[in-house]
Amino acid sequence: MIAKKNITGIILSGGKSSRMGTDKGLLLYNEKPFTQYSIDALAPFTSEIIIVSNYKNYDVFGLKRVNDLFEEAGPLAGIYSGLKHSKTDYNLVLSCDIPLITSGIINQIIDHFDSNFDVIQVETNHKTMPLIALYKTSCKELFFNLLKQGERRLQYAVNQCKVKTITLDTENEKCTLNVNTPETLKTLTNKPFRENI
Ligand SMILES: Nc1nc2c(ncn2[C@@H]2O[C@H](COP(=O)(O)OP(=O)(O)OP(=O)(O)O)[C@@H](O)[C@H]2O)c(=O)[nH]1
Repeated sequence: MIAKKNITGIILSGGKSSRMGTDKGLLLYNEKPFTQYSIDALAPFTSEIIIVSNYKNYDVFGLKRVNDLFEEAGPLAGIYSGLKHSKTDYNLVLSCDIPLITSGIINQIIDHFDSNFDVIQVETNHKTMPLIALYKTSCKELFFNLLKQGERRLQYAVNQCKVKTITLDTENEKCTLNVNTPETLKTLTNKPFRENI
């Protein structure tokens, strides 16, 4: 078991949102910004939540916001920046584009906690999801070295760590839906996608 006081929440809200064409993390689903769903899922398990984004608009959530320490270097750099600011040994990392995420999924990660692993991630349909995962803060040394060498692939970085993968059942699979495009958003809302805060 791992206590809330030992876990920081890290939400990645940077990047280009090029496929969506508008900042994904601030899109509304059922009147609530996407990023807020990640915040709500993490809150019961974390002592602090950090949003990693260069965009000041994310100050609206009233949480600690930190800038990317490597510019335009993708989610690996986002995680590294969050880990650099973390004051705890463990971190639950979520992306900002999974508005169906629930605390139940986070609870499964916590239930499978094992300090022998650097990363505990979920998997659905044989697809691993390193953006719904628990990371040891100590991963930051490896991630920094990889980023300095120009490495950008998160999956590659995670594969260098001791990783445990939890397979979600079909019921929970739906909750990991990644909303990257206007088409996927439409399947959720049946509304035009340019409706952000
Ligand atoms: N802080 C930070 N987060 C990022 C960065 N790139 C992507 N993310 C986040 O990582 C998650 C997955 O991002 P992707 O969908 O792979 O990339 P994206 O840039 O958001 O979108 P596309 O341009 O459509 O690929 C989302 O939560 C993004 O907000 C980055 O450079 N910095």
